[in-house]
This record gives sequence, structure tokens and C-alpha cells, in this order.
Amino acid sequence: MYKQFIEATGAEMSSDFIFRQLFDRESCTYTYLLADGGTKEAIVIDPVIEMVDRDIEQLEGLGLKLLYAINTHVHADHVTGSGMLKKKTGCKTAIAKVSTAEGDLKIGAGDEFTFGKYTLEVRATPGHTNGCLTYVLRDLGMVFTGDALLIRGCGRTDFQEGSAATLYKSVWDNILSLPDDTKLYPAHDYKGRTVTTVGEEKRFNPRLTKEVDEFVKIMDNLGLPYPKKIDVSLPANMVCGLYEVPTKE
Ligand SMILES: N[C@@H](CCC(=O)N[C@@H](CSS)C(=O)NCC(=O)O)C(=O)O
Ligand SMILES: [Fe+2]
Repeated sequence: MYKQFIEATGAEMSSDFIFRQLFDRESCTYTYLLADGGTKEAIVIDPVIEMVDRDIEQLEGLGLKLLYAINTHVHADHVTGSGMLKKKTGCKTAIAKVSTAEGDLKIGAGDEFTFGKYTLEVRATPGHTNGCLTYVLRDLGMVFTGDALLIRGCGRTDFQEGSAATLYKSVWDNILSLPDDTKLYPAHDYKGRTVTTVGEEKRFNPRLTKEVDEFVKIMDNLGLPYPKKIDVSLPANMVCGLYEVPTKE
């Protein structure tokens, strides 16, 4: 009876799941730490170089072993901490193959990361950049969207081979097609919000609820200034952040 209950609800799967949503105030970036509390194996999504010591403190405090530091895309606004985490913990880095960035694992749609009993599925969601990936933790209905989908918004499409029409298709086919109660965790939020759901975004996203032609017009007229750190971030993130990093050994 109890076993049937846990099979139906996924309770066994989630009872020892460790999850931390960590924030970098400067770039408004969310870094996600996921782990299996049983095996202690962990993954970090979208670390920020200045926050690596915080991430390591979290991992050590929870007694976790970091297997992978993975990126949703080549970020334009901050330098990734994935290379630094590799240097400090021995984990593997990962980034989309089509981005042509360096990383231990050059990944794409259909690839998977396993940590303990959990599996993160890789989906290609290009449009904000050509190499944007979304990570789906199906068992727990949690999705890490990078900048493809932001809460009540989406990533800009005016650089890094961005394309509004491509982004629209990516998001509708690969994210908003998931069950309505799926939780969506973005790479950034500029208004203090932390999480949304597929159902909410299908109803309330002011851009993505429009027809594709109107969406493209909206995206073509955002008029956003370029991220302040774009010139530093792009070359650094092509090598997982290990670029002109001062060595203090
Ligand atoms: N002001 C910030 C950059 C803000 C920005 O451009 N954010 C990106 C995501 S980081 S590539 C974006 O896609 N925003 C979409 C939006 O609608 O806000 C800075 O200078 O770093
Ligand atoms: Fe981005």
C-alpha cells in the first residue's frame, strides 16, 4: 500500500532530493544546485565566476560531490563559474556543442546527466542564442530554462545569432508543451521572482501568448541596451570562464 502510494506520487524520488536556488545580485543570475541526498552526487547549473566560493561552501556544507557544472548557454552578461568549479572540485563542465565553446562535454538534444537516481534531460531551445539548452528533470516536474523563457518574458534575440521566430518555436515545442504544473526556473529575474509554471506562462506571458508575427515585432522593438559586461563575458564563456583568470597559486 505504502509502496503504491510512493510510486503514484513520486514521493520516494523526491524525499532526498536536494535543491538550492542561489542568486547573484550583480547580474541577477540564478544558479541551481541539484543533488541526490542518498548518493550525494550533485549538479550545478549556470554558476557565476564571482560566486564560486559560495557554491563550494554549499556543496561542502551538504557533503556533496559535484559531478557536473553545466551551462544553459554562452552567457553575455556575466562570466560562467563552470571552469573555476572544475579547477576547484574536479567536476566536468558542459555546454552546447553548437555554441562551439570549449567544455569537457559538448552536449545537445537528447543527452542526459545522471546524478544518483535522478536524470536531467537536455533539450535544445535555440533563439536567444543558437546554443541555448533547457534542462528537464522530468521525475520532479522541474525545468531549467536558461534565458529561453524568463518569468513573464523571454531572452532577448538581438545578438549571439538570436532569432525571435526560432525562440518562439523552441519555447512552445520544448517547454510550454510540458504539463501545466511543471515548474520553470529561469537563469535570471530582474524583479525578485523565483519560479513560474508552464500553465502560468501559457496564460500570462505577455510576449509568448501572442501569435508568432506579433512576438517577432515585440522582440525587434525591445530597445534594450547591451549587457554591460558583454565584451568580457563572451570570450571568457567560450572557454567556460577560464580566460585571463589571474592565477594565484
Ligand atoms: N542589464 C543587464 C542585462 C539585461 C539583459 O539584457 N538580460 C538578458 C539576459 S542576460 S543575456 C535578456 O535576455 N533580457 C531580456 C529582457 O526582456 O530583459 C546587464 O547589463 O548585464
Ligand atoms: Fe543570455
